[in-house]
Amino acid sequence: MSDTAQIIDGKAIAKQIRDELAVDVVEFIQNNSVVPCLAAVLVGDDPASEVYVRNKRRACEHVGIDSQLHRLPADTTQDELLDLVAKLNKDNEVHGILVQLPLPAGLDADQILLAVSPAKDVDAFHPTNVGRLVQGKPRFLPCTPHGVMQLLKRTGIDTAGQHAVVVGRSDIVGKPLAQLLSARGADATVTVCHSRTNDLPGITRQADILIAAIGKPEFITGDMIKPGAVVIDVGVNRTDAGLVGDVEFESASKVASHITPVPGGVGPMTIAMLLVNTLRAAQALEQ
Ligand SMILES: Nc1nc(=O)c2c([nH]1)NC[C@@H]1CN(c3ccc(C(=O)N[C@@H](CCC(=O)O)C(=O)O)cc3)C=[N+]21
Repeated sequence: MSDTAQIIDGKAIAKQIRDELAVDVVEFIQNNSVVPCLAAVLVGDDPASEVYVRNKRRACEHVGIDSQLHRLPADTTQDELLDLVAKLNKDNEVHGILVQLPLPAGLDADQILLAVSPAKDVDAFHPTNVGRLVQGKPRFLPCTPHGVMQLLKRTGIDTAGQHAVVVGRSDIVGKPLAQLLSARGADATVTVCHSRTNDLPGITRQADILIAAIGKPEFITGDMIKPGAVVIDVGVNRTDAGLVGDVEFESASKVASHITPVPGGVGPMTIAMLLVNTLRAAQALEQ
């Protein structure tokens, strides 16, 4: 066993996916005389959201997908936001709709996500799309969990029969990732841990594949990892020291066989999978 993990290059794998997608986008445009289009809705002026939305627009450009940015002020009312979503649902030029989260306090995100047409819901946050995923008949795969599965697949890591431990139970990452890992075809055995789990290190040390999606900077340390495990860090924490993950990279990379860095790991994959979903939405809507 080596004492330095192989670093999984999410940036490179995301580029590979975007390059493949660009070819499919050209073919789609030729066949349909329509350019796939993603509409992003940004309410307020959260600086982190500004960065993500800018990255998403640039990524769209790179693969030949049109993007629209709809900016609304922080004091936008629920009805104003619902009106915009209704307009985008009806707009035949728009194939994908993304309402950037978190929304400013006072807005009811659940009601907004419910209003997005499931056929245009490229985040796969609508309850219909969540239900379809759980039933094994997904229309869109949620971007971050799908990005994690692609990282594993394209690094040659077979999940079948492996013990995957997911730390974190969010609607956006932990819950759907547990579904994807245990689905037929992926065939992992999944344990979901959270803030109330007893003896968390005792469980994380049983993981062949450890997914950190807790939202606490550098929470997972090397002593919580089984030697040779694959470690996927979904954390995005802005600290005084810069952007850090949920894994303490230095100690973890001495124990793991493979590890994703932050930045340059899961983040770029999330955006690549959003583009994949936008083409998929366009294909389904234009057929
Ligand atoms: N409706 C909605 N859908 C989302 O998918 C969504 C969202 N709201 N709200 C916020 C989270 C977070 N998220 C990230 C996307 C890209 C990077 C990313 O590209 N990260 C770069 C670094 C970027 C930087 O330097 O800040 C990296 O890890 O290398 C990170 C985080 C999408 N989210």
